[in-house]
Amino acid sequence: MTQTSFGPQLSARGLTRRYGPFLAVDDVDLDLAAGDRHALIGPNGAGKSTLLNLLAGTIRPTAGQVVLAGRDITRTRPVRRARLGLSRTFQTPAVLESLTALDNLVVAAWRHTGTHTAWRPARRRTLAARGLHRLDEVGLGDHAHTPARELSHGQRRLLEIAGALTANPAVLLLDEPAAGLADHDLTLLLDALRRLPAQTAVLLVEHNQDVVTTLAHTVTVLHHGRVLATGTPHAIHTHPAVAEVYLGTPHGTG
Ligand SMILES: Nc1ncnc2c1ncn2[C@@H]1O[C@H](COP(=O)(O)OP(=O)(O)OP(=O)(O)O)[C@@H](O)[C@H]1O
Repeated sequence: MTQTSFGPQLSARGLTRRYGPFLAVDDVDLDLAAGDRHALIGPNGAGKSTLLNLLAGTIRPTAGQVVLAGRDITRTRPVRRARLGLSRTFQTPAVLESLTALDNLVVAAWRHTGTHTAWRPARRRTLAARGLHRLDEVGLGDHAHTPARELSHGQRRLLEIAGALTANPAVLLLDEPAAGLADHDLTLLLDALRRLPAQTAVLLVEHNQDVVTTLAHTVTVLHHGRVLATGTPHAIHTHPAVAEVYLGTPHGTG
């Protein structure tokens, strides 16, 4: 299949994940174009994490297809997807505790490129210079030499996002980046999310309404594994069926 650069960076078609008789994700279509800021919301158990994991490749679909820049990656392993331009973060930040923030990024760059030259001095200097730039971008420039275990929960989130960016991903999947953050850490996160590379297509699973309305251009609501609605944050906010799902009552009567 060929695809122009104007086509979607990431597409899901008929994506389905079954656990026994239970459909966690049910026939989902989704398109992400370059520069998109797309939020995936829905009540607990709606299938958001399962969908994100299907896109990232950590779980395999029962049916359906995932296409990255025109290439079918449905059967491609997560590490390979990352090397093809699809990066992700986890709900619990995956950082190496004993390494400094900067060395975490050097390791992330090594994992993304898959070469074994990262520890050669010249190569390491190049990766470290890029890593410093990434840390600045997410607001962690002053913590380059701080061991990850000394970073706050919010700073670890930022470090993980910086790590995901080392691959210069075409698509970035963020799994509840604001979970457990408050006040200062939340402000830092929002600043970092606003500064994400403009061309990167971003899909974030998020419960925090402020983060969704601040960042997203498009919101998709999942319910019982299916797409209930897709639209602008305003359209979703005023969508009767969405209100019914969240409030348990028809819109305007709850
Ligand atoms: N490995 C599994 N085996 C059986 N059922 C599963 C499995 N993983 C997820 N599920 C079920 O699939 C449904 C969707 O789960 P998922 O974690 O994707 O929802 P979610 O929208 O991310 O929820 P939350 O907002 O609470 O994180 C849930 O009912 C969950 O219990």
